[in-house]
Parts: sequence; structure tokens; C-alpha cells
Amino acid sequence: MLQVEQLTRCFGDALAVDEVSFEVPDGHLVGFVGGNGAGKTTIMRMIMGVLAQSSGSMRWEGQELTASDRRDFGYMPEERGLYPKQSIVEQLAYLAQLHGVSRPEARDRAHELLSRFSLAERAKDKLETLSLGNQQRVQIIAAVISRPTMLILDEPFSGLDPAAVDDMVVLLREFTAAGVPVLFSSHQLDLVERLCDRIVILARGRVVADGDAEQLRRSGTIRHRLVAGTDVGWVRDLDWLQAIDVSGNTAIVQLASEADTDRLLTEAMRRGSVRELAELVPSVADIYREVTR
Ligand SMILES: Nc1ncnc2c1ncn2[C@@H]1O[C@H](COP(=O)(O)OP(=O)(O)OP(=O)(O)O)[C@@H](O)[C@H]1O
Repeated sequence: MLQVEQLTRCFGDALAVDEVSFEVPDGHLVGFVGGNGAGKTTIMRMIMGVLAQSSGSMRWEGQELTASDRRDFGYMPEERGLYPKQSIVEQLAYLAQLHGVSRPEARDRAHELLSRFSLAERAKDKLETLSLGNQQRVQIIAAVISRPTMLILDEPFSGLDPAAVDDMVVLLREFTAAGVPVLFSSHQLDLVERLCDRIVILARGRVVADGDAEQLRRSGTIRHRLVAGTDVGWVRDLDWLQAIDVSGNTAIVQLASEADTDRLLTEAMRRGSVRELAELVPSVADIYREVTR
């Protein structure tokens, strides 16, 4: 498990990361979201030791995170790091060899991963001859080829087509199933909501929400939709609820308490037939907008 505690980073007078704490438990996929400049890349760089923290600490398996621990981490940096003019399979195999994998085994792994990402035919090509999305697939392979103990991936899904996203999801799930903690950043909130065991939302260098998708969604403002057999304009006259949107026989309302659901249903039935009274739980994207405002 990786634990980040009170991590802070200043650039001159600017506070880029402000006392950030969160955990990436073993076997968990943690999604890191936040607007441009929220601090995601800076935090990942500090975890990887590329950038020093101004204060705070990081722990790995309960002990202070060391350079030796980090050598076994797989990292996909924002500034993608491979050589454009070198053969793909050669540089992937070389990366695995740097981690002590024998040359034949390293080449086998490279070929296997390339074929999983539908790039078997391009193995001997130079990286720069691939499309950007396919280069991205190779960057992902580079992060995982040495079978890391932890994965830190800075926007690994950006630029991938839906098939590559699916391949990537399967791959990440294999790592988490083996107990590896995975932290990745993304702006694709639907994907984060669907995939992650835990979501950490950052705004202006601070953690503004942290939990699983269900916890986050339940923490937001829950509204109700009432659909009646006739016009529901009368909802606007009730002073114990907030009418958000009323149109014809449908109204979206915000109730002060759970008990008011029964009250609204009774009121609606007194006035005619009720077709639907449903809870509208916000999506993670709604929560994101609410907490990063
Ligand atoms: N080397 C640096 N020197 C000065 N300021 C920096 C440096 N690196 C990052 N920052 C500042 O730190 C803040 C956080 O930037 P960071 O790149 O971590 O954000 P991010 O959440 O990864 O954003 P994005 O989604 O755009 O990639 C920004 O205000 C940025 O300008």
C-alpha cells in the first residue's frame, strides 16, 4: 500500500500541492481527477522521486518510501519518455533488461504485450512511425513490462481509441487482481466512475473529495423526479421543497429530508395519479463539478 501524508510542494511563492493525503491500497485502482493545474502530475512526480516535496511524506508498505522501492514501480510520465527513432521491441526489451529480466524473456514479454495491444506487426518499426494513439499503447507497455510492484500512470487513457481503452482496462485489472496498487490520472470522469475502486478529487492543490464512486455520489445533492398523470405546477406552491424544474406533468425537486419523499407522494396522489417518483443520484461528474467549484 502507498500512503501519501500531508504532501506539499511550492514553486516559488505558489503553492501547487497543499497538504495532500490519500492512500492507494493493495489491489486497488485509484483514479486521480482534477482540473488543469490541480496538482496531479506534481504529486505523481513526487511519488516517483522526480521532484522533491517541500514537506510531507510518502510510505510504502508502512515504511518511508525509498529510491529502491521506486525502482520497482512502473511509471508513465506526462512527458512520455521513449526514443522516437528506435525500434519498438528493442527499447521495450531493453527497459525490461534494466530491471534484471534476461534478454530472451524481455523480448518474449515485449512481443506478448505488443500483440495484446494489436501492435505485433509493428514490433520492429521505429516508434515515430506509429500514430499518436499507438505510441501511447507502447508507452503503457513500457510502464508494465518489468511487472512493477506499483503503477503510477499520468493520463494513460488520453488519446486511446475504445478498443485500446478496453485492452488497457483488462491489463490494469490483471495487476490489481495480483494485489498491485494502481494510481492513474484522467479527465474522463465516466471512465473513472466505471473503473475505480476509489476516486481522489483534487482542486487547487488540495483533496476535495475521496471515496468510492457510490460514497461520492451519495455525498452529493440528491434530487427527485415526480411524473404525474396531470400538470404538476402546484409543486411550485409547496414551501417545504425546492422546485428545480417544472414542466407539464414532470417536476425535478430537491427535498430537505428523506421523510419528505412520502410527503410529496401523498400530496401528489391526493391531486391525481402518480406515474413515477424517483431518486436522482448525481453522477461522479456532477459531484466533481460540485466540489471543484
Ligand atoms: N516546474 C514547475 N515550475 C513552476 N510551477 C509548476 C511547475 N510544475 C508545475 N507547476 C505548477 O503547479 C501547478 C500544478 O500543476 P500540475 O502539472 O501538477 O497539474 P495537473 O493537475 O497535472 O494539470 P493537468 O491536468 O493540466 O495536467 C500548476 O499551477 C503548475 O503551473
